[in-house]
Amino acid sequence: MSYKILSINPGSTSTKVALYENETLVFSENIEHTAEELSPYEEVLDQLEFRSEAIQAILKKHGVVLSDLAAVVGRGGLLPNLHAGGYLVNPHMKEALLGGQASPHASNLGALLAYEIAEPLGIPSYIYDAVMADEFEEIAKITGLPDVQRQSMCHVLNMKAMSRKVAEKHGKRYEDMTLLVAHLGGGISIGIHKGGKIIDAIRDDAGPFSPERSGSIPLLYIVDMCYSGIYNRKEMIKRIRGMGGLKAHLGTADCRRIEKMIESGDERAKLLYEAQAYQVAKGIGELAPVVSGKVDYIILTGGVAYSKMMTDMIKERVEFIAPVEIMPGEDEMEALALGALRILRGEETAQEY
Ligand SMILES: Nc1ncnc2c1ncn2[C@@H]1O[C@H](COP(=O)(O)OP(=O)(O)O)[C@@H](O)[C@H]1O
Ligand SMILES: CCCC(=O)OP(=O)(O)O
Repeated sequence: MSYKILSINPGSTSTKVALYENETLVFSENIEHTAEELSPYEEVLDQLEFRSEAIQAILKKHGVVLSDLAAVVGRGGLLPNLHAGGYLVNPHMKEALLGGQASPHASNLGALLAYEIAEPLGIPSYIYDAVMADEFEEIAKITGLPDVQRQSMCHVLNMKAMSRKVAEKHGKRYEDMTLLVAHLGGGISIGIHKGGKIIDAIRDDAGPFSPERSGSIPLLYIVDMCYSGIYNRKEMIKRIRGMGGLKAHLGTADCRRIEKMIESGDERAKLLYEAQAYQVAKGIGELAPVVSGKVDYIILTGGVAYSKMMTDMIKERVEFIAPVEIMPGEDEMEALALGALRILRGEETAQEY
């Protein structure tokens, strides 16, 4: 039986679209959205029609016959109370997303874009390994404020996809390994995986700074900034996500450019780049005691893991914990398609929201 599956991955500045026939990639496109194109939209949800039209244009360009599709799968976003694995996008999930129950993030559009294509065709739409899929152990959820619980939020889809590849490389099952995975992209998150679950993680706003995010800042500094009268809520969030990190310091989030600056003798860029590696290493170190240091492999993945300069600096500080596997880039489109394929083949069951 052959299944054609459309994967959709909305990021903050791009929408990736890929078509798979079973495990085989038919085509993959990355639609880049400029800041100018996105500027008319106050909220990320307002971009739905704009992104949907961009996807339709790609489907037309590749001559995709919509009635041939078996399912559409989108990146899952920041809805509360999600588990890992696949979910059927149903009207309840759609309403929750449109009703603002999810914290703002481009990934929330994944379910909506998938549903919009699939529903008129009478085929299922899914999300898979959503950003907020929560597998934390009870102890990891506790904070020092009784009314505040830590909730998992990390690059679940790519972390799990890369973990499965590392497990396969070593002839093991992901579920039988303990892996400490750092996703080094425009945002950075780190997760400790045990028994096939992310049992604790450091979010992009709670650990190392990254190419475009502030990472963790002492809480009282943030309280002061919020009440300074200088920034409104949206501006504060922009400082944390989008305009923080290396971009705030150096005017660019492009690590390839930053490495050129370093190579041409820019000492400030060198210190900042080293500080990013130092903070990633500290984040990895923070999670190792969760499993009493018994980690099989540390995995460095995401776009920045293409950089030998960066991965060498991190490796030097964390190799005492476990051997380091470098898995550069991301495999999110394939991970989405393979998740949907397992559901279509009856190897996994889609959950209902
Ligand atoms: N060869 C490379 N060397 C260093 N950094 C890279 C390289 N390729 C991509 N990057 C960096 O990876 C980051 C984007 O990571 P990626 O995982 O692709 O994106 P996102 O987090 O936006 O999905 C950017 O900071 C980019 O500069
Ligand atoms: C840590 C949450 C997931 C996330 O930030 O995704 P992007 O880096 O793709 O924005």
